[in-house]
Amino acid sequence: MKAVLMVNLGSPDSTKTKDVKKYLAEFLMDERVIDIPYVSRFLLVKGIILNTRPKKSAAAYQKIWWKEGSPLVVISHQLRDKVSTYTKTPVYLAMRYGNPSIHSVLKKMNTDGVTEILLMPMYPHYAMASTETVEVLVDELQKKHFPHFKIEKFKPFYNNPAYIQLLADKVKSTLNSELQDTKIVFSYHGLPERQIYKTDPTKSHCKIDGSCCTTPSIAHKTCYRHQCFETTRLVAENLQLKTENYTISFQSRLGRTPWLLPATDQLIEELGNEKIEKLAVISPAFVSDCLETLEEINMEARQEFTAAGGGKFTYIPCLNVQPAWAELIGKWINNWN
Ligand SMILES: C=CC1=C(C)c2cc3[nH]c(cc4nc(cc5[nH]c(cc1n2)c(C)c5CCC(=O)O)C(CCC(=O)O)=C4C)c(C)c3C=C
Ligand SMILES: [Fe+2]
Ligand SMILES: [Fe+2]
Repeated sequence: MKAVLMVNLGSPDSTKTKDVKKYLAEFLMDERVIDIPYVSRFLLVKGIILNTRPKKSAAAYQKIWWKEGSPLVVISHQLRDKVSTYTKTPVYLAMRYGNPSIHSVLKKMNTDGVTEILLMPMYPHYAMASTETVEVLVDELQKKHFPHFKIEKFKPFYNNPAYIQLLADKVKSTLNSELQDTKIVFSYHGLPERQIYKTDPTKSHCKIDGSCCTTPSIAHKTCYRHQCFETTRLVAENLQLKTENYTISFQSRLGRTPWLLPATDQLIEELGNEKIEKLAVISPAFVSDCLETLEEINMEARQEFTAAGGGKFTYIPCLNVQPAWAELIGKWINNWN
């Protein structure tokens, strides 16, 4: 039997500091998230980050938590249910970190008689810390526990025309008549620069400069920065945005090593200082609203922008459980069958 496995990032089980600590320990000990040698990672994560971050992150989660649970997890379950109304293929959902774990869902799929799986990491853009870590874990689990599974991997959809259209429609329906006089920031989850170099199969193309990401290369198949630029370019083209009316930035930096620039928090403060009258932020790296959008953008960035003297701030929500988005995923699944 064929079935689909949708995978999203995952959240802590609750906003209690101990649950947030457990989740962060699993997340940040992933060698594709903090990609430094094991001993250094262990010392950094267990010795430093987990002493202070869980309390701070728990407070942030408390600000956005819903009565049903984490927005990311709740939305992902609702999306799974909605997608199931557009396809006859059974659709399962797992989280890369936390619950439901990928291993537990693969076990359930096995018990249900599934033999062929379409693996759909719910990330539009390829990164070691997102798509790759899901694929590698699924491969490991398959080899160890489910060698009879046939698994196909759904490719990143950062430039899929129907996905771009949905993002453009979301911008239009949120901004309405203010579209052409609003400055739009496309804010993507950030990455350490070294992860861009690591995923360059040519080992020479990516330079993180002004031109590598717009110069055609096979490296772009796995270049997060290129893929973020492409999503931005395609949405801007679809909406016929003037060059000066949109820009790109990268959020959520952790640690002191160089991350992709410009940083969303600094950029938004600068735009506030410039007294921009209307600013909108969209986060196309996420398909579901989550801590990084609801707290970091819609609360923190909003506050920074207005405190710096900026005018109206609009947050453009993720695609979430929108019927057209569920329908599109359903179409992708039906094309696989
Ligand atoms: C080295 C650290 C991190 C990398 C690299 C990273 C990449 C990355 N993350 C996402 C998606 C999400 N990240 C989220 C939260 C989050 N991310 C990091 C660190 C890195 N992410 C941390 C420490 C946290 C936890 C919260 C915090 O303490 O600030 C989330 C939200 C989860 C939720 O429960 O809502 C998402 C989604 C991607 C797509 C990505 C690589 C491109
Ligand atoms: Fe993250
Ligand atoms: Fe590049």
